[in-house]
Amino acid sequence: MTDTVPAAVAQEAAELRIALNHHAHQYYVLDAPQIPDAEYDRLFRRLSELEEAHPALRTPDSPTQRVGGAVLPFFAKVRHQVPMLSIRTETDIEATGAEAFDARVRRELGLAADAPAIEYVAELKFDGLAINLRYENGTLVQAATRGDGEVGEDVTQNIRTIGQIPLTLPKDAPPVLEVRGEVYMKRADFDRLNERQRQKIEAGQKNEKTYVNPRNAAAGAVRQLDPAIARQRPLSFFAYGWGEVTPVEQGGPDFGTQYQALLTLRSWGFPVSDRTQVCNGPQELAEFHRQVGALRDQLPFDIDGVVYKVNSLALQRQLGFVSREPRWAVAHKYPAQEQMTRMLDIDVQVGRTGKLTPVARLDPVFVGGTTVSNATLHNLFELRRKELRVGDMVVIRRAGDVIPEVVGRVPPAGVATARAEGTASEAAIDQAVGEGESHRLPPRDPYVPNFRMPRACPICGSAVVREKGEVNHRCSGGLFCGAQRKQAILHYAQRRAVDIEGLGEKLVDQLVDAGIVKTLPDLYRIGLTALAALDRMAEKSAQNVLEGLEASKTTTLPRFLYGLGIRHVGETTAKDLARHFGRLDGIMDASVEQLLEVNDVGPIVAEAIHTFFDQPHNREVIEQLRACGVQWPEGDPAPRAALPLAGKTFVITGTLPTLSREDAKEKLEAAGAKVAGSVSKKTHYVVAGEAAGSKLDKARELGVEVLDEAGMLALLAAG
Ligand SMILES: NC(=O)c1ccc[n+]([C@@H]2O[C@H](COP(=O)([O-])OP(=O)(O)OC[C@H]3O[C@@H](n4cnc5c(N)ncnc54)[C@H](O)[C@@H]3O)[C@@H](O)[C@H]2O)c1
Ligand SMILES: [Zn+2]
Repeated sequence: MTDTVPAAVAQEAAELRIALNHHAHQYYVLDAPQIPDAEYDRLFRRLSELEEAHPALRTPDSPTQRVGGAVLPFFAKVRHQVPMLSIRTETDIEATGAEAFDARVRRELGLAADAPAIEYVAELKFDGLAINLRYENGTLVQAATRGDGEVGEDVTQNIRTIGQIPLTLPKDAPPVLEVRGEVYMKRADFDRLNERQRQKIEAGQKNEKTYVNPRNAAAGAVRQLDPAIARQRPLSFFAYGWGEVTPVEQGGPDFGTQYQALLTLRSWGFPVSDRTQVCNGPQELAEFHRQVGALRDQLPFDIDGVVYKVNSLALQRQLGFVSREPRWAVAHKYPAQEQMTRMLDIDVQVGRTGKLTPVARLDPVFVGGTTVSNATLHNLFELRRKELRVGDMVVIRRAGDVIPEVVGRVPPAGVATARAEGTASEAAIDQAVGEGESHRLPPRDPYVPNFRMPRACPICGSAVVREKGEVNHRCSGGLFCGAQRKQAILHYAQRRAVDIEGLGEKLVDQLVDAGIVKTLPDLYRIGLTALAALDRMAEKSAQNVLEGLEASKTTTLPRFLYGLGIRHVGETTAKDLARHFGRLDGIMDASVEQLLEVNDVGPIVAEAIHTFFDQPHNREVIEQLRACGVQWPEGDPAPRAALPLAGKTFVITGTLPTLSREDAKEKLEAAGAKVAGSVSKKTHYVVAGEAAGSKLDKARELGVEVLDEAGMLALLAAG
């Protein structure tokens, strides 16, 4: 056949090669993938198809002919004694993957149709980073990445920090042993790490980033220049194979089968997955695939498929290798946990506690085994940090039982092709590796966001607020907001609030779901018939609930205040507020400045209280509650101005000789003083006892008057 490849096909193949080289570089070398694996696999398959149809296109440097990527210049190179290969991916067709593999193996071994079933080992395909661990005379001497399969990177220092990897082996281990396996990160560890990273970013550490997925985080940690950072990353390990081993003739082990080898590795201290299983013939393999698929979400780590291997090592040798993969093993994958799709819009959801979450509305996409049309964007800061815009192509991740999330954006089509083939600049590599982090994409320049957090709650129209130093936006209409209904009622009804006996979570669910109760006052309007008509509600218990409701109408101001569920207003603050203002109206109409005069009320709390009572809906609900007969004894505002220490702020620090801190605080407060937790320019006196620390230093620094206990008592007596 003459190789006249149509120009259009040659062009497509050339573009695919450039794109694949670019993405392989991003993924293998920089640990900064820009597209989901599924997309990479699609491009890869397309190129394979073209090469299949037109062998002249199959150049030796084609991505289909190579393993992995180049090694980074910062690491010492390690030439593998036995190459580290890839694994062929069997057809995606669920039911036939195992059969297709078995048929191929039998054909290649020249087996007759009636020959007995072949024995296989089925393993999980861990989604992490392949590592070769070399032991000499029982000691770990070198750990290397796969690199391009022939030459990897020396990452011994970082690997040593992984607790699950033995540094020394028992006496029966051979003099030379290379163990191969996967370094990975558990999902929970990954979530914690990302949570920590998010906090660092929120705290203003500009160089920190979150990771796109556990594989990426694990690879970034292993290929980290600073072992101290690698040490902080919680990594795990599973062994699944081996490289160079002292030959049997020289006293090395005779594994015989893949399964026996894994058991032996386990006996030497290497973690081997419990799920590894010997299977006879393709049906058992398919059954394994099905079973593991069903529990995939419950596994504590990501897998992207299962691996089938011929169990007999003699047969493995007979089958041998093709260019980049063994003939005796195959990967049978599961639906990808990351896919790309378009973000059509951004909605805002309000949670039970009033938190607003931006949620991406997506062009529906099949990911992690289900069709997903919404994915969380976490909060406004995450969205901005990822430089997302409505209309972008984005990567969606859905793994485990976690709600789907948008992990990042995808470069516009053609970007990869437009860029120089495969190699980012040294500077870009430096940056990516030096930070040990993932950059999915170069920054948008300029980034103009096209989404804003709404100023009014999309559910109830109340003001949306964000406290200083907080990443989350919240609805301030706690008493009225439909999203917060259940939470608000439960909070109001609890024993420490107005205490409605018999009104528990189940009943609240029923009442709200049935539309009987929308806001708190509706509670006092429930009739016996409606209540008794509810599922599993006998007339007697309905009667009890009504009595509980009636009894709750007579309460106290602190309980009522606490029951309103104002952010930051716990029982103590509610008591302080009640004592200070005496009447609810005083609190409702207080300015931020007036609220700040209350004991222990700082700017954030004062702001929260003020905003809450500023919402007309909240006030309406309170009015209605009063109209329903909810009442409490009201007092007079504490006559603060008349008290000797009114307007004075104290801080108590250290151990006082006779008074407990609580006692001292009470005495001061009774005299009208405010007792604060930290020293500032606004502090009038610091009362210092034994072992007073930084607060005393601060007082001296600011020139605040310092008293001992006797001095404080004298001041009180003088008043
Ligand atoms: N997103 C991107 O831009 C991008 C770019 C390049 C590659 N990739 C992804 O990388 C993968 C291809 O990489 P590959 O060539 O390393 O193949 P592979 O990851 O599909 O298979 C080989 C690897 O599987 C791992 N493995 C896990 N469990 C194993 C087990 N029980 N036995 C043996 N090996 C096991 C080993 O690390 C081994 O190196 C694809 O999933 C591809 O999508 C993605
Ligand atoms: Zn609301």
